[in-house]
Amino acid sequence: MGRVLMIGAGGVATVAAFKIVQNTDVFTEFMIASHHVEKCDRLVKSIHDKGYNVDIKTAEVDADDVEQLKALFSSYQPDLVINLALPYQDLTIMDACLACGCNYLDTANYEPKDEAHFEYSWQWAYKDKFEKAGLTAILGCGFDPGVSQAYTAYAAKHHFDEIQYLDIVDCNAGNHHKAFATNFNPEINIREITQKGLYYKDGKWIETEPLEIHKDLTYPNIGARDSYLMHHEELESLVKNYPTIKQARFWMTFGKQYLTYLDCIQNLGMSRIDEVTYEAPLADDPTKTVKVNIVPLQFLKAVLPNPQDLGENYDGETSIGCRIRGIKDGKEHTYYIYNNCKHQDAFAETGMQGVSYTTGVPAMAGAMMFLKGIWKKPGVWNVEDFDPDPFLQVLNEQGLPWHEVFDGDLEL
Ligand SMILES: NC(=O)c1ccc[n+]([C@@H]2O[C@H](COP(=O)([O-])OP(=O)(O)OC[C@H]3O[C@@H](n4cnc5c(N)ncnc54)[C@H](O)[C@@H]3O)[C@@H](O)[C@H]2O)c1
Ligand SMILES: N[C@@H](CCCCN[C@@H](CCC(=O)O)C(=O)O)C(=O)O
Repeated sequence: MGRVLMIGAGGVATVAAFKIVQNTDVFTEFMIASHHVEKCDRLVKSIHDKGYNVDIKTAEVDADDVEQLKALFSSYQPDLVINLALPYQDLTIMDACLACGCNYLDTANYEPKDEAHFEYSWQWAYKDKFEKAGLTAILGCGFDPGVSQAYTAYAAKHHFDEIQYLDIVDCNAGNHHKAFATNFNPEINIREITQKGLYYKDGKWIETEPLEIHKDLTYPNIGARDSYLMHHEELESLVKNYPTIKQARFWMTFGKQYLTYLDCIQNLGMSRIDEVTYEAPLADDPTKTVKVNIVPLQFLKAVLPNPQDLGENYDGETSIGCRIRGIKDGKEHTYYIYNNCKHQDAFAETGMQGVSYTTGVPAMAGAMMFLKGIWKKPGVWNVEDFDPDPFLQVLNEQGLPWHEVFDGDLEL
């Protein structure tokens, strides 16, 4: 049905690749390209070792370089490019897609490398260009962003005339038995959670200090967990698309140990994203030194556990969902829609932990929606701009079943 080129071979890409090869009726041709082709080849080997006998091409590309991307896209001619590299590469990959007539999907919005700041304006600015080229770009099709918006769209379509209060709640109650580790790319993750908090209330954005507001929330099959108000990118598009929303917030759980380490990392300057000069010994003559510029957070990434290696000893589960209050037929109702994902189930299927799994499966499902022509319209779109029903059905069938609670206590 379609030829797909996936960029990236990390944790999320590994899960998406496993799901793609389980659906070869839709994904008829498949290439994986990344910074280092050996990493792509290792991923293909792990897929073949699990018994999936699928032909997968691999290639090396620096996704920061539009010319390299254009050369690759022109030779492979994919129908869809799935960007599972880092948010820094979103715009270069979108530029190459426009130049070569390819459609586009990602899971995280663009961030400039030198500024830990995320908002959709950079990618929304491509809307006219994609529209004129007759190409579709689907933004933020992971879990959150991604499924969180499909859940909201599903609530709006089936259960509410008016959504008024939206809380996206993201709990990882897993234990990887490491002192400190992040569950996806450490650089991107630490940039995200050390930013100021932001939420929407009565038409205004309200800023908080990082992780300033928190409260216990109860998660299904898990129990109470301290949950911290953070800024998360999908709030930006959701309040635009559902103007009846009076308040929209995002909450993520963090354990005490995690926060203690995070504090130390920040106080030691290891979360800095500016360059510092370091006098490094020369590899072939350690008596001599050379001045090198390093970014502390990038160095920290090099010494932290690789999120792709956490799966084996990971127990517990994630629980991510939307808690919504609004009006249906003149009466106030509450609604909670969520998925729980066990780290060990994700590991058994893909060798990755639950956070990679909950992101990689929706990326595949969104790509499937595009290739089937269900989510295909020229322009640049967020997930809630499309029909949520077929997408949520695919998630049910592909390892991320969802559950609903009607008129329960939202705690919020
Ligand atoms: N929406 C969500 O729910 C959600 C959740 C978690 C992660 N994410 C996003 O998923 C993406 C992947 O996360 P991950 O944990 O797999 O990261 P990762 O670091 O494990 O993998 C990133 C991959 O991109 C490749 N890459 C990096 N720079 C490149 C370049 N210039 N050219 C080519 N390839 C390059 C790396 O080699 C690596 O294979 C990130 O953008 C992250 O923000 C989204
Ligand atoms: N889906 C999330 C994934 C991050 C989970 C963050 N929670 C922390 C909590 C760690 C702890 O408390 O031990 C994590 O790294 O899992 C996203 O959108 O970013």
